[in-house]
Amino acid sequence: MPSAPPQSPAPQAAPAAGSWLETVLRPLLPVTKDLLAASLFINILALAGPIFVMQVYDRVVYQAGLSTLTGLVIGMAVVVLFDFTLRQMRARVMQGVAVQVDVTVGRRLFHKVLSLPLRSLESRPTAAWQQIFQDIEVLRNCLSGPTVVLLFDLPFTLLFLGLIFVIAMPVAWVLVGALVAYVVIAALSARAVGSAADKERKRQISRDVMMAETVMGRTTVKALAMERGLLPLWEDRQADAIERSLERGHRSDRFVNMALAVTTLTTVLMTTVGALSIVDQKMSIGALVAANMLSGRMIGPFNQLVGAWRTLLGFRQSARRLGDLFGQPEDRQSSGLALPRPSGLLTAEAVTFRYGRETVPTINAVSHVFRPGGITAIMGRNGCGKTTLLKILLGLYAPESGRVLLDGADLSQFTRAELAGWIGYVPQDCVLFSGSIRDNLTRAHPGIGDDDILEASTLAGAHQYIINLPDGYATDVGEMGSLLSGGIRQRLAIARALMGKPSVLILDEPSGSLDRQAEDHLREVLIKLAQDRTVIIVTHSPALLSACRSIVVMEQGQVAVSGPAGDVMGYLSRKGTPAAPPTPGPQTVSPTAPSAGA
Ligand SMILES: Nc1ncnc2c1ncn2[C@@H]1O[C@H](COP(=O)(O)OP(=O)(O)OP(=O)(O)O)[C@@H](O)[C@H]1O
Repeated sequence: MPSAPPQSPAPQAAPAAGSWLETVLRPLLPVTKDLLAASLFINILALAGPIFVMQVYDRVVYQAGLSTLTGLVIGMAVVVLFDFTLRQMRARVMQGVAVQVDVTVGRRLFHKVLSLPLRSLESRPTAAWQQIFQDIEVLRNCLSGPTVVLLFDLPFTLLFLGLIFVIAMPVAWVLVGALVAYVVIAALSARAVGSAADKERKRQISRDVMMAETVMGRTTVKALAMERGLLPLWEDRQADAIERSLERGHRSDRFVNMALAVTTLTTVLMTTVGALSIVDQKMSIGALVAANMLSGRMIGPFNQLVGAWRTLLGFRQSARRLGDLFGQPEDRQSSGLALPRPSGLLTAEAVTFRYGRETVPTINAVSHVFRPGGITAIMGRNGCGKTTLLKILLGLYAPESGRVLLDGADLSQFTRAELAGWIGYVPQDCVLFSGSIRDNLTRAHPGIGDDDILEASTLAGAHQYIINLPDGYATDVGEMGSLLSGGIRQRLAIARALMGKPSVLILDEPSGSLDRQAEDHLREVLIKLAQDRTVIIVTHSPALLSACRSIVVMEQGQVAVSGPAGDVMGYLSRKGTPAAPPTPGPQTVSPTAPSAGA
């Protein structure tokens, strides 16, 4: 593999964030025309009711025109039928919009979440990630719900107002005043409720984080009877969330009730002004009744404006949150040139990494060459940075400075899919996913053949166990593999890592849950695998250490000692504890070259 020029290890910038909403809304444009047409006809048909009443009062009643009444009733029946059909059509179109938003935004969001660098995923609690998916619901409900219908209906209220001006001018001015009042209330409501909703959301996330942790740690919670400690904490957070919810509710109620008061006041004023106008013979009773009916069609939407404005504000907040997420840099998605499978020579060059703003980096200028053809063990005290170093070697974390090279090529130029194919990983916590054993083994390699599955699970010592199960490879592993024992989960995790025949195999405490027999088997397998690939393990197991060709001892994020396994072990036993070498700074135990695996 050719040596690549040094590249920025920073993840790739995402496509322009602002345009994401546009790409969601643009396909909905044709639908908009349909909705506009349906709303136009529905609102025109809405005029039929008041006209019918006005005609009945002013003509049929006074002139006993029964034939006119028959004609009017037939006409109204046709109108009702059309109105029903149009509303059905509109509802179906809205359902289509809901599905489209769900599918397009849902897929895009899930893909985005999967494309984010690990550090970005770790930056938010699980509950916050679940909440972000609720933002899709907000978008969907807004774009396919009553708010959009209302927005389409609002322009037609001017049509009704115009008509009222024609048939009952005095009451029309009352309505103009009412409309202004509704708009002001809606705007004030959105502002007041918006900030309260934001606070409520934060409190809910804090409560949900605790709920998620409690459920995930249920065994520990039960075993240690932690409910005495958890209950007050839960109640505090729940009370906090409820308090915020009540605050939002109070604010919201105030404005909803104000809008209702305006509605009642409008009816009183309209009737009063209308009655005085009739007395003054400026308009007929029929005109007042028709104006009343038309005003109902106007006031309804404006009354809803208070709720709709808030929905639109929620839409804006959700769209902004999603936009921020869509704008985040992603892991590299393409790597210019497909390179052949590497031989497995993995080199860390002065790699430095820190999680936050720690003064001392978690990984501090680590340099080491991991060569194929033998097992390298990484040892060191708890918290000295072993797992962090592994994640850097895997390309999961980008170093702050320095770089990691695979066959001389900087890891930062490769996609996650490429790296995952070349570097297999068995994490410390062997997480499985709901589904069958086979699903778990093949999820990263959907097209893989049965022979490869068999080979990997046999190597990992899992095959014999699996075929003894009644459902064999179809056995359901349960949520996060909870139906299997820790040791079997570990064997499956090893099989999963071997599935793509990686050139580098990285295992973090791979025998922590294995029995002695399984550990011996793993030892033999690793020796065999290491013949033509690079195998790196974090372990303190004497059985596995005895199979290692070389050992790297870490101390506070640095390589303290490295060299052939026998020499390092001898050196450490002479000097005391294996994880605490006496002299800080890298040392190489003879006969290894400085900082290079044997
Ligand atoms: N996601 C994280 N965010 C912030 N700090 C972290 C994170 N993961 C680990 N650390 C910190 O980095 C340091 C090194 O952790 P790491 O897990 O790499 O150590 P380790 O040597 O593998 O420990 P152990 O032997 O206990 O598994 C620790 O101080 C730990 O608290």
